[in-house]
Amino acid sequence: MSKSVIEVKNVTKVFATGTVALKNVSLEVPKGQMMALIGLSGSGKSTLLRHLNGLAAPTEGEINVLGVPVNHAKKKELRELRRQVGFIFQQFGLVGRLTAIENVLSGALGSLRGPRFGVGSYNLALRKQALENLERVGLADYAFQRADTLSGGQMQRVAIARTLMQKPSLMLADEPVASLDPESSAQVMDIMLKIAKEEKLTVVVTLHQVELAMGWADRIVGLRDGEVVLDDEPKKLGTKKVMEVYQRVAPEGTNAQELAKESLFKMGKLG
Ligand SMILES: Nc1ncnc2c1ncn2[C@@H]1O[C@H](COP(=O)(O)OP(=O)(O)OP(=O)(O)O)[C@@H](O)[C@H]1O
Repeated sequence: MSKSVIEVKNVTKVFATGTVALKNVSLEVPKGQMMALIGLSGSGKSTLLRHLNGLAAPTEGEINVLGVPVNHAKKKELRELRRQVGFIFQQFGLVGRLTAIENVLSGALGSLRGPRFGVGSYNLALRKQALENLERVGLADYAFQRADTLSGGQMQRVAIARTLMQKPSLMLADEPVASLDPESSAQVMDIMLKIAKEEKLTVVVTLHQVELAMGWADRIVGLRDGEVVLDDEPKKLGTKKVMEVYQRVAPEGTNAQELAKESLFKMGKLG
């Protein structure tokens, strides 16, 4: 197996509607890296994330995740891959009427047979593990509180603890802090980074906030109209360069700008 946890090679995605969501995207993510994916709304971040666990298939190109050729994998291989991939959503995905610990325990369901009802239906080792995972996200004291009474930040931390029950090798987080206030966002990012480093867990996180990407990620990849226009360590890029990804007009020297010029030229609008 190669050293990279994720290998994306020349991936293009054209939806049935004709929208080109990804254009010739190539990137490799080594084990243990915390990579932030940034870009304007509609730039293709979620689409790329969905390709990584086989929820979407590329029109062209190859995707290899944890040694599995995702776009050629059989259903069984994909199921096994998804057991190793934790997914964190913007809206947490908790069951509100269940307690925090019941939600965390449900993360182990992929490895168990049959449904479970209540904490007592999980074995002691799993219950211990669930409590430990709640401790890791700083919420052991909230184990028996209903999830719908927790704050947004606490809910996301419970969702992270639930994902840890899978013992994932890769964590994909789609705008995990988009609905949180700055303090809770920082807390969630801190926890993700701490766990990623402790477990040598590879994390790909889509973010809208440049300052979070700058402060927490090992590497920032910027997408613009489905193309990679930025890919480096935050300190090598600097905030100004990263901010350019959010400008409506493509920055100088990028492919996107060349393409825009080309199409204006073809339309006869540039001499
Ligand atoms: N199932 C689909 N069918 C058709 N077009 C789609 C589909 N999913 C996404 N798209 C389009 O692909 C493009 C990229 O969407 P995507 O959701 O990946 O962007 P994003 O960068 O994650 O945006 P946001 O930050 O708003 O979540 C958009 O133009 C979107 O409308």
